[in-house]
Amino acid sequence: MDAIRLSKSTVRQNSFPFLNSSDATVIVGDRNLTIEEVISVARYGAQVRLTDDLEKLANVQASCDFIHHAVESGDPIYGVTTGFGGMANVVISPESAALLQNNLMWYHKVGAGKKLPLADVRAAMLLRANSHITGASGIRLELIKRMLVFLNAGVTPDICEFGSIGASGDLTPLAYITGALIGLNSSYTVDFNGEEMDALTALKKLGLEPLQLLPKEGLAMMNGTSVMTGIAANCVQSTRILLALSVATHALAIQGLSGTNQSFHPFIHKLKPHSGQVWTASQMLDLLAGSHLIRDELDGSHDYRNEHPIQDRYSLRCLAQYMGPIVDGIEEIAKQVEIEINSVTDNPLIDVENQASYHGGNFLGQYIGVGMDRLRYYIGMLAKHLDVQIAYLVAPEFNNGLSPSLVGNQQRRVNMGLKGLQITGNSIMPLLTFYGNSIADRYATHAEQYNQNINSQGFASANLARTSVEVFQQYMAVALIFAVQSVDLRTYTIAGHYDARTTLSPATRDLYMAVRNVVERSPSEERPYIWDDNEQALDLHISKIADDIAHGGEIVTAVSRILSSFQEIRK
Ligand SMILES: N[C@@H](Cc1cccc(F)c1)C(=O)O
Repeated sequence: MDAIRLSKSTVRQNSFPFLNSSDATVIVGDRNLTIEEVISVARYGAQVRLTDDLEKLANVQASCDFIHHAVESGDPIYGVTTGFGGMANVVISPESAALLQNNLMWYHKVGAGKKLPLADVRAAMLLRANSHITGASGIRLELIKRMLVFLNAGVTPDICEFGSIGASGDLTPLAYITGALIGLNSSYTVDFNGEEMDALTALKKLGLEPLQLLPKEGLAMMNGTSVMTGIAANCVQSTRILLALSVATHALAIQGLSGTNQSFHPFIHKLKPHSGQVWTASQMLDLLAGSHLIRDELDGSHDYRNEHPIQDRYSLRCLAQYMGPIVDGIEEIAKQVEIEINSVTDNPLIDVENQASYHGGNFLGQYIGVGMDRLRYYIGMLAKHLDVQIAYLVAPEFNNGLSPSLVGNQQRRVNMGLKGLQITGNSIMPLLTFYGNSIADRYATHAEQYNQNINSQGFASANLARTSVEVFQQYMAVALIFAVQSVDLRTYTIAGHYDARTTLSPATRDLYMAVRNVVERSPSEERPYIWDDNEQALDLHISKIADDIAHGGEIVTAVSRILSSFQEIRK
């Protein structure tokens, strides 16, 4: 199979480019998938293959055989020999059992709104295959394999952003994947390596024939949480990156403010040992070690500082205590998303060993609904803290001797520095805290004749989380501009020149340089990052930095050590 080719220009707005940069192959069915593996397939085009485990593969077939016998003998099984949901009292004859499944795709072709990003749909297909390979769903191997063919060839069904209440899982979004996989009709469309086409044409290009669903297969494909969970996996990974960047940006701001490292002394955190707090404090110690800009007071020293308080204000001094629950919370969400990734989420479920089937509700996306609510809440909290740090940096009353609004050239009296940029930040931060509102607790909906009378809103919650992540990437760009300018100005007060490479801690230098590279402004002794207002269009700098963050560029690489140590804390 040719390497998949989904160039940046062909990727839907707001989605990741598929760089095909991953050489790894992800195997479905051997063991649990991690969020990182899902990302490697969803964003970077890693190839996927099925397990060779013959017992697993035989189980999949055995679940199909179970359904076949049940239909032949007219056994009452929900959604196989009955109608769906609130119409589960309708008896379906063996002759109509296949038609029932194919019809399902028609009456769920009801999506509305924009198309989902490719990375989210790719994650969803991988998760659906991963769920089905367990052999509890009564779906043919051929259909599971087809999802992998689509993934490996870069064929991505179009799914709309509205249509799921996350109750019977993502019925309508998954109907779009299923309809495209089987080529139900030309109204199902796909992105084929950047080219939009109908599903029938896509199947032909892949050398595949349209398929008719067999009993249970429509339900198996559509009853499940795979789309919201795919979105959630992408959001968790992006949020981890933004968390690592937040921590590093705080480390720059502390250096800009000439803060102390004493607040991160292990003695303090040993006495209140929440894991996220301890992790944050130890990260800050690493990030500040060797800095010429901070007050190095790890030995317990503290001197009077004339008009300045002897200890730092809370946004610096309580940083570890503030970040702690956010760090722990994001990792808890990640764990739950990983359980959901490796779950079987349809209904009914087939117990091949005991030749039984059970009616239940694993498709309810409550873990994702609540988890994505919490993720957005934590993103809002991270933004609030950065906003406070920015306000601290620009206020000459508090910033320990930096210029007002971090003006570079104070001789030019018309310079207003980062005053406008602060307002941009202020325009974004409240949105992020607003997105932190929950949706899982709203709207009972009573959908589908009261069958789905409770729901998770997991799909909506995950879509909102994606928005929140994207907005936070813009906000992070703003915060980084402040942080970089502040360390240049602080370097001048301490070393008499503006080149912060010589004064910053070694652990923050990479991030500083990454930002300078991305905005194409090399450090120099003569001038800080921003000198005169009319020398740069800062909106272009924001978009370059945000773009680099969104696409996992140089700025993200600069915090990779923090990112991997964060992932360590769950082990
Ligand atoms: N399968 C759901 C309800 C449902 C309704 C409609 C379509 C469908 F695939 C599923 C249940 O177990 O109650």
